[in-house]
Amino acid sequence: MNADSLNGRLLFAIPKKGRLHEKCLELLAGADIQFRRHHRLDVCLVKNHPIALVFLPASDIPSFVGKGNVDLGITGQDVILEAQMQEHVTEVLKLNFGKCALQVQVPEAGPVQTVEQLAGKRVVTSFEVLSGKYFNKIDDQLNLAGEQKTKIEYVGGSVEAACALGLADGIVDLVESGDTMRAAGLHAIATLLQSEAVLIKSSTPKHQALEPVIKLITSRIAGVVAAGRYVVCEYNILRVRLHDATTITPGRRAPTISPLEDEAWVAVSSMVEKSRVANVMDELVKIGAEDILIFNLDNCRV
Ligand SMILES: Nc1ncnc2c1ncn2[C@@H]1O[C@H](COP(=O)(O)OP(=O)(O)OP(=O)(O)O)[C@@H](O)[C@H]1O
Ligand SMILES: O=P(O)(O)OC[C@H]1O[C@H](OP(=O)(O)OP(=O)(O)O)[C@H](O)[C@@H]1O
Repeated sequence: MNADSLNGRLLFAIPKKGRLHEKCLELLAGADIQFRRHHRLDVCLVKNHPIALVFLPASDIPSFVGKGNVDLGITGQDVILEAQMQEHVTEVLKLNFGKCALQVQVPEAGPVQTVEQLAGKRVVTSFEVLSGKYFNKIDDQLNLAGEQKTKIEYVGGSVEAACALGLADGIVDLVESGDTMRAAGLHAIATLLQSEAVLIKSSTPKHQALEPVIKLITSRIAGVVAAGRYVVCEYNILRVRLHDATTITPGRRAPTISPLEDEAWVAVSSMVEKSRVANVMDELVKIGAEDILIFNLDNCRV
């Protein structure tokens, strides 16, 4: 492959490893973006679209997109803010994975239990920009200046080990399940931000001609994301209870209602958010719904 083979192609940055990588590959497959990545090659051509995929560290993607070196990318909201690229990239779509919180953590049984007590001490993190801004504010509130200010130290990984190793009094790190934090004997005392994976594009795109490809890819990815968020719920209900039923399952626009051979009954079909489905089924049973079926979606456009 040479630079010419990339001409006219949309460059789409994908995390090359780590927490977001597998999910991104699933999204690409769901959106029928076909490619074969050769061993160790970080750029590959998409077979069925004028796109080249560029595999990069998640933390580098905000600046590549923000500076217009690539046109589209997937990364975490946390690393966009850490790279200070929020003004230079446009969030096109939230992707409903990579959800985590950036939190201040301290040893559970230690002397430091509030951020005010931690201020002025040593904090280890991979997010030195965001942690620096956060503790600067606290230092200012507490009138800490010069040598008294919080010492922020960068490490590239395994942040949670820093307190046990005697390198830090507290850390700032990502938390999802909390397993890593608890295993290290830490607990959270403050949250800097919540984050999830997002599709981003440059706020000042260099290639306007690629806008239709960006639109197409966005719409396909949005379909895959929505399919993961919703299920289809179908059930039978007495016609006289239809009003109650459609209050429970209003659907996105409106539920589909079909007559049954038995005129006293109707069948209802409606999209329901996955996270609500157990409650919705309980409510439907209470009003006498029968034959309640839930179907997963492979893909959709809604
Ligand atoms: N435990 C987690 N649960 C959900 N999402 C996470 C989690 N940890 C990280 N993320 C998200 O994935 C992104 C990449 O984190 P990860 O730890 O996989 O980085 P990495 O690829 O190993 O690091 P780098 O590429 O910077 O060397 C984070 O910026 C965050 O948005
Ligand atoms: O709350 P949890 O579900 O335990 O997830 C949190 C962990 O996930 C991330 O690290 P990751 O495992 O991706 O590896 P890293 O430390 O090498 O970045 C993060 O830095 C935490 O260590």
